[in-house]
Amino acid sequence: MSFIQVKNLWQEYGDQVVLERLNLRVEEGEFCTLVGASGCGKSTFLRMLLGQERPSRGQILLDGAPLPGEPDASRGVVFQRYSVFPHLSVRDNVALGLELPRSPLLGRLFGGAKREARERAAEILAKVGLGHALDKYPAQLSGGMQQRLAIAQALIMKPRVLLLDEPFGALDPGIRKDMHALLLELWRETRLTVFMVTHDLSEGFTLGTRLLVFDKVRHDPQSPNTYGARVTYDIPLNDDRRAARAAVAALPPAVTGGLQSDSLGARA
Ligand SMILES: Nc1ncnc2c1ncn2[C@@H]1O[C@H](COP(=O)(O)OP(=O)(O)OP(=O)(O)O)[C@@H](O)[C@H]1O
Repeated sequence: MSFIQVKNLWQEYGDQVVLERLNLRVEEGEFCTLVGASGCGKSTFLRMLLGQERPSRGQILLDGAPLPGEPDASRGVVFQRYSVFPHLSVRDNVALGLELPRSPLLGRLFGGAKREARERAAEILAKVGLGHALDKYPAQLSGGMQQRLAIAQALIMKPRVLLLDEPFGALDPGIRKDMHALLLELWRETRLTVFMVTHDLSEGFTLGTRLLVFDKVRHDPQSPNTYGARVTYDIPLNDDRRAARAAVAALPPAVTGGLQSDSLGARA
């Protein structure tokens, strides 16, 4: 039995079919990178994995059981930006994740429990390289530091699945490289199952163990919304890097046209 199983998944908004007949099996610890043309449903798929949205048809199983209908601690998420609370310090942004579920009314813990949450937050923040910025506020952080904070926020809940929606898309190339190294280090340490949407093909190739390409197999030029996308290429990246590089380089321009792909570099 696979860790995650996607069975005949559809998502429709009104008369627009966004995803159709999506089938996928993912094992625990895989790092899936998701690429595809703009608007083909990658973020929609992540929202369904998160439990933020229900599919129109089909289902997603986690460990053989239907995915909980709402986001919970089993899945963490990092968006491209704006996912931190501006009025809370760096440390409180992360500790809040532990405080809210245990004190849903006040959103605050006291005494020993609070100390423990703050200590745990400081540990995770040190791990993502923000140990020196515990008392700063998000507005005082650079873009890269804000994304480190967002990753720490997701990790403190010890999720089994980490969902990343273009997490480094707004960062400068140098900072992005540092973030790649950090993400790989965290992934290797935790053996999380990762789904990461990216517009950068070389990023997807470098980081992932598996590249999932989303595209439509059916088109009606008169009615472009009639058919949805699904996974059209599923390229293993770990087994044979040379074969993987060739497979990615051979992807049709219709798929890779809008994607950046400076070089299919070596793994960080
Ligand atoms: N809640 C919603 N209601 C109606 N339409 C929606 C909703 N969410 C997404 N869509 C539509 O679904 C399509 C797919 O959107 P989605 O954001 O999933 O694509 P994407 O592949 O992530 O795009 P991008 O690469 O540009 O981020 C778009 O046409 C979008 O307008």
